[in-house]
Amino acid sequence: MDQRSTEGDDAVVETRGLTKRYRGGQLAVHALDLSVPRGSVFGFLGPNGSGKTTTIRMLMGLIEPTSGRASLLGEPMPRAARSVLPRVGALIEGPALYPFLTGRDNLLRYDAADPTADPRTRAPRVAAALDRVGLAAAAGKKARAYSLGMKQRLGLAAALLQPRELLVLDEPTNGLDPQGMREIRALVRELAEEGTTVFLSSHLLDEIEQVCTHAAVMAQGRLITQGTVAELAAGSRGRLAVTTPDPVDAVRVLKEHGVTDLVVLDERVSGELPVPGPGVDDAPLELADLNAALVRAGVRVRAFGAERASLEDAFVALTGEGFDVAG
Ligand SMILES: Nc1ncnc2c1ncn2[C@@H]1O[C@H](COP(=O)(O)OP(=O)(O)OP(=O)(O)O)[C@@H](O)[C@H]1O
Repeated sequence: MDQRSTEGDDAVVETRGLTKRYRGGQLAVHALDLSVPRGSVFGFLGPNGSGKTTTIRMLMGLIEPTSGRASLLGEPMPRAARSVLPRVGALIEGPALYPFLTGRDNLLRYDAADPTADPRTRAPRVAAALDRVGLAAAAGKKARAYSLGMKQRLGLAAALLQPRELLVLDEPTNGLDPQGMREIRALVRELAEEGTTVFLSSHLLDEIEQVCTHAAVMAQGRLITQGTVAELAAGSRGRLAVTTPDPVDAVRVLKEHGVTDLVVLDERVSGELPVPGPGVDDAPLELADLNAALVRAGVRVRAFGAERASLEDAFVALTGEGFDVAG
């Protein structure tokens, strides 16, 4: 094991107490501690207005935090913007495009604006980026004739002109049809497999479940939780419900097996299933084992079942509100 590597070293995005209060007094982001591990596909999830875009703007050095700090690739932002940003690709709030230029010419312009980009290899670099996002065939069309999805892909192509250690994508599938969404997701997975860390914001839970390894949940400017997607889903494994004429014994046995928040209602006992721990012996509790334990203890079980909560249930429970999916 590499003794030097600590959690902090592996974080490509790190914030501490990051706070933004807009001039009008609106507290958009409050004391945010975010940690995005290298190599992850990190979903930044929250309803509209929860502070995602504001956070991303602060990370990219586009606006100053009111207090707290942020680092990208281990360097402080916005101080190190000049050295860090060339290693970061970003797609924020729709790409800025010249509508009267073709897709290809837009990218040539982007590339020409990058002082580190070698002009001799510009044409093949642009062609490769167009190909990568599936726009090779439409490269000669004017950008104003592009659909929203094509514009979004062109923006991604611009972010991919250079190899990037980190990609920051603000709602990358916004406005795309299901096919377009699938394509962007496939591209994100591909980039992650190549070792790029991807940080993407979304208000779509199933999108996070489908592509992300990690996620953070925001609500009203505050971080509600962050962790691996598996942990977050496991965090609400749903409630177990047992129907038994022996509720007192059932409660005792279930408690011994780590079931919490037990509620007895006549012959129905329900409780929160334990979340598996990180230790070797903390294998996920098998429901069948739990049932067997009840039976072994002489508890007469008439019905036994668990509802596995979806990530959506978990997040609604965490944020205390429904997800507003309106654009
Ligand atoms: N420039 C601004 N001036 C004042 N308030 C702002 C500004 N930009 C955003 N806000 C407010 O800050 C809060 C957070 O907005 P933000 O855009 O960061 O949320 P979001 O999670 O990205 O939402 P969305 O998905 O709708 O973009 C909102 O209440 C919003 O109205």
